[in-house]
Amino acid sequence: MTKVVHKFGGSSLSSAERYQAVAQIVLSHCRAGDCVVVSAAGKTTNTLVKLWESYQQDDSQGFSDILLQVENHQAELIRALFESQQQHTLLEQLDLELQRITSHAKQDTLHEATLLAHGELWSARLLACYLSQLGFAAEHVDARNLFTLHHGQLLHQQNKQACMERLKDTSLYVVTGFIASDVEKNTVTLGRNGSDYSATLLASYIDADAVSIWTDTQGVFSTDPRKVANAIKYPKVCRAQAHLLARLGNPVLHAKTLSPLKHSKIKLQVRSSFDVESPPTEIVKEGYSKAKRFITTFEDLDLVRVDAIAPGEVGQLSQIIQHSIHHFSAQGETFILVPAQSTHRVLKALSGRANIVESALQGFAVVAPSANIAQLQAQAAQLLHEQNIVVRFNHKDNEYALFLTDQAIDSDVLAILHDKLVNKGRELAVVIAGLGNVGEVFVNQCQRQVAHLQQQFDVKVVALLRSKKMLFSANGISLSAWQQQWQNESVDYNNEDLIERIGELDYEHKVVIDITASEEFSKLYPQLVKQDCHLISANKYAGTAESTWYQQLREQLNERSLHWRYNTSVGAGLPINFALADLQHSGDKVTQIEGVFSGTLSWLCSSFDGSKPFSSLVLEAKDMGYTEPDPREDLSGRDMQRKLLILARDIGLTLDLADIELEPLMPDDLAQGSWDEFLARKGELDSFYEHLYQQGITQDKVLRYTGSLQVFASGKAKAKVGIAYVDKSSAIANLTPGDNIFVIKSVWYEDNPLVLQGPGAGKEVTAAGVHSDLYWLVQRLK
Ligand SMILES: Nc1ncnc2c1ncn2[C@@H]1O[C@H](COP(=O)(O)OP(=O)(O)O)[C@@H](O)[C@H]1O
Ligand SMILES: N[C@@H](CC(=O)OP(=O)(O)O)C(=O)O
Repeated sequence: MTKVVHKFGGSSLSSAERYQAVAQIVLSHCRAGDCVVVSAAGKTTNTLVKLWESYQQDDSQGFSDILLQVENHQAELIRALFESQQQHTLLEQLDLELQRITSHAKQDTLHEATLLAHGELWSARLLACYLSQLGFAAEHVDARNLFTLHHGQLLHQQNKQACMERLKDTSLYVVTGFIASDVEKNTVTLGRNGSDYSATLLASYIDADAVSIWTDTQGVFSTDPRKVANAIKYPKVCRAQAHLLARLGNPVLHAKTLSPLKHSKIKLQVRSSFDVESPPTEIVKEGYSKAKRFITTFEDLDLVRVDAIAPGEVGQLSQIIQHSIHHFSAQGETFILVPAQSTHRVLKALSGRANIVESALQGFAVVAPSANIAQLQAQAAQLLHEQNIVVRFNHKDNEYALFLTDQAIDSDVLAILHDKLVNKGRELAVVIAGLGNVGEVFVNQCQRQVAHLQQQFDVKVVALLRSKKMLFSANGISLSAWQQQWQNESVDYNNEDLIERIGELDYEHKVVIDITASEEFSKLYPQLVKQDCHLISANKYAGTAESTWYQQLREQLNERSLHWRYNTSVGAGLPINFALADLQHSGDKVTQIEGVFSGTLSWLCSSFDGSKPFSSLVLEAKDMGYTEPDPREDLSGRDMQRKLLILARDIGLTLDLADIELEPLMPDDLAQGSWDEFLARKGELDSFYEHLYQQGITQDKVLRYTGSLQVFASGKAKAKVGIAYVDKSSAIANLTPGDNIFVIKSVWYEDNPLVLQGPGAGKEVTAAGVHSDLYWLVQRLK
């Protein structure tokens, strides 16, 4: 049975709602024997640090104000989460503890680590009691009884034994993060952010299989996603880079988190307690992931030169100030970066062996593959110069370049640095589904087009899919020899395999290009989005799916900042979606769209002159690859109905297929049965069409199959696709067979409509339209 340690940081426990959400995660992800490690709720440790400072400064008013703040926060959580009796007991316990803190403060016997420990003790108690209230057997455990340190070193054997004795398989254990004790039973902490370390330590002691660090972002990003909206989420980060980021003070993992996992097979992942479905970032052993680019920022640091530093001394200093300290050597000297508010304590501990070189520094470090560091350092220096940011100190190591500056690196500057230093090295994995008429042409065009895109972005086609077989090569398929590779290496697959393989792709961006006509494949979109895939569809099913499903998909894409392009689902390569988007973004309002949106029906209606039966034209169109795989999808009008729905949704209307009136271009009962049955009855189609055609001649008009959408001032809409008789002189009557025409009226194009006309079907133009979507996507990602 696999055993997992789950760690929930302060950000996951910041309110009663978050406790409830965490409890739901525990209910669905944990079983007896698993452990949950918790940090102090929200910013509780920061508040307790302030409480400690006011105590040290003898600020009794400040002390009681902050203590009241702590009390209110805890009491609020208790009141929101618990029923009467349990609420009463927990409030009483809290009250006793706060009284004890006050009396220690009065007697001058308050102890820093013991005070800070309350945050984690409260969290563990509340979560365990809340889980029990929900009927899940859970116990809270004080990690001071599990983890003992002697002279700052963990007593591993003793700790392992304590864990094995205390933590059985009978219950779920909610263990306090951050805290431990020394051999005299005094409380010590593992340093700020230390609960991640508690979790991996515990995992190593209880021989767990995996550790999940649940936090408020979806994983590890290229930079802080709260500051840079287009930060890249990495599916995999290697341990060395995660460790380096932590040593540089990045909060997403604590500096020592990885050390207990060094010689173990324990898996580590970082995932979001706010978005449980989002795939995590896996922190993997060397060789299992390529080195990536990151930028991590610094705030308010002092640069201190140390004469000579003994092994382990930086760790001891970190322990004293409860914060990680980055150290490095430059020009034969040793430097440490210390949070400014703690510098006096560090200097005191180093008694005369250290001096401040620069103070009140801000800045950032670029972490990247070693081959790129020198170039990135030069580029970063240039960018800072352009932004008028003065560099007070810089340093280059094998895997990072460090810049210490006067001004803070605000979100705007960070976004610029990120765009120029990180985005450049990006990769896009392309999965192409559907190798039919259009798909094959698209793949063949890919060789030239991907080479063109490569100049801006590292684009690799990693998978080609037919309905049952796939060719999957995570490092890229050779586009000049894909048919050969398909012959030799394609394998059977099912949807589960496919989603799993896509989830494992170690690329910054992924796009699935759906050139199938398969409704079943379109139903995979939500799962593909969960794997952080952008989507490009020529397939119309998802765009015309039932509106709740469609809206959910849109929301899912939005939450993950993913793009969905489907330009070729209407009008093949014609830029109709671009035109509509453009009108709306520039403040116009579309009031009417009319036209012929089916290349097939356009070709059939314009080509028919009575010289041969209508059904033989249908078969000709099918042979030319003009129709949907089953031409009845075109003749039924459903294909055009779908296109009109896509256009309607594009201009912001919430319609469903059923809201669009449909008049088919064939007798209703021919829609049923197999294609062969249809062929046997094709004469019925011929007389149906002949009759309509003659009616047109009688009216001195021509028969066309059209769609129309009208939007009224009230916001309501009327939409219809069906047979129409149009004047012989009209643009619609004079279409080149196969062309589409879109006649758009809007507030600005009221009297003289905007007309878009051109080939609305055909392999080459449709494949080119899909390339246009891919190009658009790459421009957005750049
Ligand atoms: N590269 C990064 N990837 C993800 N998060 C980052 C990164 N750099 C900084 N962060 C910040 O780290 C925060 C998570 O750390 P922290 O607040 O300590 O979480 P927790 O309370 O769960 O331990 C995120 O909210 C985010 O703002
Ligand atoms: N509560 C401690 C320990 C910790 O790890 O917290 P978090 O998991 O919220 O970073 C701190 O704030 O430093």
